Amino acid sequence: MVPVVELNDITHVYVTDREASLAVEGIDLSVEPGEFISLVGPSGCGKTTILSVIAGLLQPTKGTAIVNGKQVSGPSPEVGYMLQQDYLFPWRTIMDNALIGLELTERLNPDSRSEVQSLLKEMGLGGSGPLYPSQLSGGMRQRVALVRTLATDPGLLLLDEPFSALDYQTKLQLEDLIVETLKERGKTAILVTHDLSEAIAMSDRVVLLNRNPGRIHRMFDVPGNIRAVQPFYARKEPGFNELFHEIWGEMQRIGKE
Ligand SMILES: Nc1ncnc2c1ncn2[C@@H]1O[C@H](COP(=O)(O)OP(=O)(O)OP(=O)(O)O)[C@@H](O)[C@H]1O
Repeated sequence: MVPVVELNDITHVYVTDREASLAVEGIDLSVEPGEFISLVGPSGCGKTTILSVIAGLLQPTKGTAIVNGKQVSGPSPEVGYMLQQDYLFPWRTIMDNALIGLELTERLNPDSRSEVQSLLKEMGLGGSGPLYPSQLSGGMRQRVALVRTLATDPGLLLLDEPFSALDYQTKLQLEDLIVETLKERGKTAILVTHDLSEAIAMSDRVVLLNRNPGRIHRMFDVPGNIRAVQPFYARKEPGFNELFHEIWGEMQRIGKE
């Protein structure tokens, strides 16, 4: 199987007026079709830098990033990006916000509205099309952001802390919704999160990074029984706490290095 993502020896140095800082070094990572992986690690270890390289928003100083067999040279409609903030335009209706990715990539067609309407319905937002973002709760707005991302049908989704601005209950609901939606569609996903329990509950594999500079410290496969159930129930599965403590212990060690 051709991996969806292949990072080969990625190193990135941010150069500012005053200094050059080595953010990540020697990152080798391969993500298989349909796989859901999480990147975890201390603040500043380069998680967002890695996503930006995969998204084609950042040209790495060294190394190559390959997505769907092609070297990344800029943003591509094959890759969807979902962020902590929903970035909905307040002056556009929910329907028009959800259509924006198709509009920008010049792929609007006569069926687009009804396709987006079915996606909104699937996310429990069937009646929200004519409303404006200010009329929706934070969780609803983040679901609209998911619809907007899915509307362009990217094979790979990059999720950069998409739940961190939400209350705990909404976050748990969205975790389930996203995993279910992506699994059903056979999408590949890379999640960046500070919440280790969320990483284990949602993923097939957890990638732990260390910092100064950011390197891959260790990868952890999530056992099948945990992956087989929704994230909410995953937390109650045998082996979940053991894996949590194992990764947590490594994180503590990294923090002291
Ligand atoms: N535009 C930039 N210019 C200079 N340095 C940067 C820039 N963006 C990130 N950095 C630095 O690169 C390193 C990695 O940053 P990055 O945001 O990728 O880490 P992160 O793991 O996503 O952090 P966090 O968990 O806090 O969101 C940090 O030391 C950060 O200060």
